[in-house]
Amino acid sequence: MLLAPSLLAADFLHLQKACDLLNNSAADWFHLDVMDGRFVPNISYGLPVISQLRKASQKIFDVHLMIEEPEKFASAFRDAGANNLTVHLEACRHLHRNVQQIRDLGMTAGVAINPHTPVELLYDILPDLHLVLIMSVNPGFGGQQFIPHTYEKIRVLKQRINKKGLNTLIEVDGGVDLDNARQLLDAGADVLVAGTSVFRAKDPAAAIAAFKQTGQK
Ligand SMILES: O=C(CO)[C@H](O)[C@H](O)COP(=O)(O)O
Ligand SMILES: [Fe+2]
Repeated sequence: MLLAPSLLAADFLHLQKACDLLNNSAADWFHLDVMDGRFVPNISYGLPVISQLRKASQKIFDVHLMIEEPEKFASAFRDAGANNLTVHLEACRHLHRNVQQIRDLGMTAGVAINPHTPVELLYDILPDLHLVLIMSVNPGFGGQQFIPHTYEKIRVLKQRINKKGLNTLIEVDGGVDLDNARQLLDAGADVLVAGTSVFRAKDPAAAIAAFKQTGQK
């Protein structure tokens, strides 16, 4: 199991501290949420912040673009330090072209789907993807409640990935915590994104350790 803490829930006044926490922990990836106020009704942070974070960590930067027309910014996010770039199916008119662009730029590609989007829409593009990000809340905000239908989506997608002999990862994002982590992994999730349940925990380092331990059971 891979753990990708989301910096959306970190203290933005002390991002160096958040980087130190993740660097000195068993967290696998930095999950970085970029919002444009158009695709989602919120604006988070963008290129200059990610460039600065890049100087503070060697870990994989998993950038979740919640933006319209992501093709306009793919190379800029690569230059800022993204290793994996995930775009939303609902924000792409030519998804295959956008995924090819990301891979041609030397990054791995992910596609995210909103809670209402069926996983079947991804079947034809799975071989090109490093990961599928299944949103388990409506994108735009941290700290929302997990949507239980996600389990079924993970199970169906996992079956398809296995049937085709692919190694595409399934990442789950939104409302993930220590109470649902085990069930998500049992359903077939490979990567758990955790914002609130890591950075707003009483002891974030202990929360990361507990997630990783849950992944070993
Ligand atoms: O993509 C996101 C929101 O759109 C975030 O990654 C997600 O919400 C993580 O935060 P939390 O764990 O607090 O739900
Ligand atoms: Fe995210």
